[in-house]
Amino acid sequence: MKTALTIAGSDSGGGAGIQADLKAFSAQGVYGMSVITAVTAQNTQEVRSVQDIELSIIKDQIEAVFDDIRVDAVKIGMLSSAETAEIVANSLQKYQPKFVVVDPVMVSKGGHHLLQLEAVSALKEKIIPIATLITPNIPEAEVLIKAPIHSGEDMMEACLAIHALGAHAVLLKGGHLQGDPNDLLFDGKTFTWLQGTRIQTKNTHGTGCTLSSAIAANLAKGASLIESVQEAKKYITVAITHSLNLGNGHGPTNHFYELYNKANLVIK
Ligand SMILES: Nc1ncnc2c1ncn2[C@@H]1O[C@H](COP(=O)(O)OP(=O)(O)OP(=O)(O)O)[C@@H](O)[C@H]1O
Ligand SMILES: Cc1ncc(CO)c(N)n1
Repeated sequence: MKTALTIAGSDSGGGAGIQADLKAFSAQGVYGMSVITAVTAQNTQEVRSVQDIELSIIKDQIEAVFDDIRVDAVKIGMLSSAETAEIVANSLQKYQPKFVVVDPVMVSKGGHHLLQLEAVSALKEKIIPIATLITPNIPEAEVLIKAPIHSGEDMMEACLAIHALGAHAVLLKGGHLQGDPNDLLFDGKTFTWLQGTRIQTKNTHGTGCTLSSAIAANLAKGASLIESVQEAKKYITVAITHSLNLGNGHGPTNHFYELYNKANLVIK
């Protein structure tokens, strides 16, 4: 069986972070493992508090997994601090995983900082250069390039600028712009648009985590980058279509695998 490792924060509400990642891995038929960087007390409405995990324990988790188990792909989510970003980058250096999908998580839907502002430079200097693919949403990309993004043309410029920071490929998610949520993939040579259709729902907690984990799972299974991104876009679209009206805020996406397998959706 193929395997994937998520290095991310825990969401007690189960909709985002480590919990979403492991659900997406399973639904894609990949064995999931986790390195927890921070514990958030979180539900569909808010992040109440965050406890960063001690750096030595983060390093130990990474080493415990890699020293014993084959890792076919890594997904990186919430890093919280500059020190955590550094220890993750330094620890991965030793193992050189073939695929590293980075979701540069910065702020929760409710506005809570999941990456400290002073950690952005560590993300740029240490994590982005080891990314096979980075999957920013529009506000995250704006922070990375320090420029506003309003249009498809701006998205193309942003992909070029983020690629220049050292990521091998960039998937810029268009969900935060008006209109249909079209995402743009740049692999260093070619731009590919992934067309979406906006689903009218408030239940979009964990969409970014789900998408990046589904990409990592497909890379682990041996699919090409473009195939992995297309398959993951299909997965997140089905997961949002059938999202769950749980809690009083933004409910979670739905990973129930039968829905996904039955959906006859083609992403162009
Ligand atoms: N309402 C929607 N309908 C359909 N697709 C959507 C919708 N909202 C987001 N998407 C898609 O979901 C994926 C995740 O994008 P999004 O921009 O929501 O990530 P994010 O902001 O990082 O999520 P998170 O809440 O986990 O931080 C993208 O492929 C995006 O196009
Ligand atoms: C732990 C965690 N990671 C990522 C996100 C972004 O959705 C979140 N809300 N919580």
